[in-house]
Amino acid sequence: MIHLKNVHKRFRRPEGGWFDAVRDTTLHIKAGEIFGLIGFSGAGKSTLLRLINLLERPDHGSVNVDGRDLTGLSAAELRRARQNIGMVFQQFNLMANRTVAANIAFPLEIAGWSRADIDQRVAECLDIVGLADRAGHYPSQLSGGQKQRVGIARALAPRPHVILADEPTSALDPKTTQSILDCLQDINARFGVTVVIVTHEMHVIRSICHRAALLDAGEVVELLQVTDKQVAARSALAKSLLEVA
Ligand SMILES: Nc1ncnc2c1ncn2[C@@H]1O[C@H](COP(=O)(O)OP(=O)(O)OP(=O)(O)O)[C@@H](O)[C@H]1O
Repeated sequence: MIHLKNVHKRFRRPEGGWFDAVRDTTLHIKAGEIFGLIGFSGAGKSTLLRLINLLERPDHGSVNVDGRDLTGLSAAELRRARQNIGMVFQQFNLMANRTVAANIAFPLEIAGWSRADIDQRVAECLDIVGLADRAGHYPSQLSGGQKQRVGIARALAPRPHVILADEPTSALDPKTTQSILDCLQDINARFGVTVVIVTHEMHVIRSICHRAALLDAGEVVELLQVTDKQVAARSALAKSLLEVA
């Protein structure tokens, strides 16, 4: 479903020179997987995630999602391709002046859906994330967990094949974290959506991921398999992350 081939991303340092955030990385994520990107702060997890929908454009390498090489698309083609790739953010990124329903409707309005289709799809998505009774509320009237459910519903609304989640539970308490992970797992199981999730917590990997890539200094240093909520780890780095989990 997602094929990153030799992708490389460097940023200019404020003090001058360059910093390689992702180094010549190759990664294949299968359709229907929940795939984790784990590592310590600064390892390059968010940059790698943002390379998948070209929020960051690689300096070199190719990004293929659902059979399309995104790096070769025009701006208009890329906008359309991104409707197939929903994104969920750590800080929710909801629009404060829009109701819950209007936040979820937003990507559908951009994509030119009819009002009737939008209303129907928003109702479906509210139902999927368990917020049918909050349609008319504003983000400020919601708990953190509810805000993230709105973020997930908004990502799901255009019926994407892929959802990218950047530390979706880092701003939440442990109980709410589990309910959001359950929500993502439910969406993966019911609709077959491929989920890529960035985290620095091994319990997130153990809880919902099928596989994960361990990143260090911009490189994938180990591919982790998860079976029966156990993570098989070889490297000392992975073991140290398991210890703090
Ligand atoms: N737009 C940018 N400009 C300059 N440097 C950047 C930019 N984005 C990321 N970086 C740097 O690239 C490195 C990797 O950042 P990234 O956010 O991908 O890491 P991460 O593993 O997700 O870390 P964290 O868990 O702290 O979010 C960091 O050193 C970061 O400061």
